Amino acid sequence: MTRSSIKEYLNSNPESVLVLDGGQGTELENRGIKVANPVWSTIPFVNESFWTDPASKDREIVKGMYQDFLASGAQALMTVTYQASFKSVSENTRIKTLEDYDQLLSRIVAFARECIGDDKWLVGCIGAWGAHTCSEFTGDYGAEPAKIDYLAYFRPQLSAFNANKELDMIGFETIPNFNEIKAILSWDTSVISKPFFIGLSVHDNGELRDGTSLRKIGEYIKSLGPKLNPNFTLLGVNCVSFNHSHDMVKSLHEVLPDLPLIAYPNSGEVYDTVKKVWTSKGSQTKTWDDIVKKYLDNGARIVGGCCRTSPRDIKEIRTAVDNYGKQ
Ligand SMILES: C[S+](C)CC[C@H](N)C(=O)O
Ligand SMILES: N[C@@H](CCS)C(=O)O
Ligand SMILES: [Zn+2]
Repeated sequence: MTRSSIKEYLNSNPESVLVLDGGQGTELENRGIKVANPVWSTIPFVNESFWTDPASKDREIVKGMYQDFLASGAQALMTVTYQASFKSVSENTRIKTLEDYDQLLSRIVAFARECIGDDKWLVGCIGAWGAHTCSEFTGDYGAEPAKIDYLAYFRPQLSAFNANKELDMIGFETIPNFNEIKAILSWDTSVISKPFFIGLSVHDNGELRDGTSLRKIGEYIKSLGPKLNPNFTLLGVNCVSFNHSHDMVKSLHEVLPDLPLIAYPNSGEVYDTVKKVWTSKGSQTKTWDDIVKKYLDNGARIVGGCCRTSPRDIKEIRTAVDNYGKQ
């Protein structure tokens, strides 16, 4: 293994910025995999033929996606497990037991590692609790969001990822609700034993989807002081609107100037949760060059793309990071 710990790398190279991959589910969709289903982009792996058929088309598609993100300059790549919680998988696929679920996740991680090689960082992707109810873009977690048992929901996926040596980091993605953030940040190293980040799902107006201000979230994190899990490595935004994302990063940097940030917006299109398709809305008013510069001016240490961003976007991000980052 040639890579170092991603947390140590970020700490000991304070000027350097890493490039993440792009929107995996939508990229697989572009390449012919139908992801509009309850486990979203994890669907190809659920089919046993993915693992047993040497001529599996889906295998070639997933491999091709990783190869193209790598060729674009990504240094950190994610597992295709956004909607692969035990609840989503066991309620919607033939995989019903924890034993079979663990096997599924370890196969997915091993496959991703094989695709990206030993020198790149691999992030275990965990979508929001709201991913399984499709409320990650509204933050609407029902009448009593504080009473949801987030740990019970996340624990099977977290335990599998904690134990997997191929994973360098865990990424909680598209988190839209303040109660969920507080729950994740209350877990100590026995629950999250690897470096992790939290990607927030933020409305175009700059508030978390549930209406909480980013300042309030920042102040909350500061108030935790030494109680904060030392594995908490980055905070940021993901799957937020391209045009507004730099303002969100700026708000987080203002309240948490010393915390490394992560930013990977979507293309700016909007997700229709009923039809499960992306609808084009408005156009990008800025270029990746513009917004990456703004991210870097505001504490971003990992930059990439989320839904509907492609290897071409990652190439533009790579160029901008090379232009503005101090390697
Ligand atoms: C667009 S993906 C990030 C999310 C998909 C959504 N949770 C769904 O189940 O349709
Ligand atoms: N990381 C996921 C989407 C999160 S919104 C993916 O790339 O499909
Ligand atoms: Zn996304």
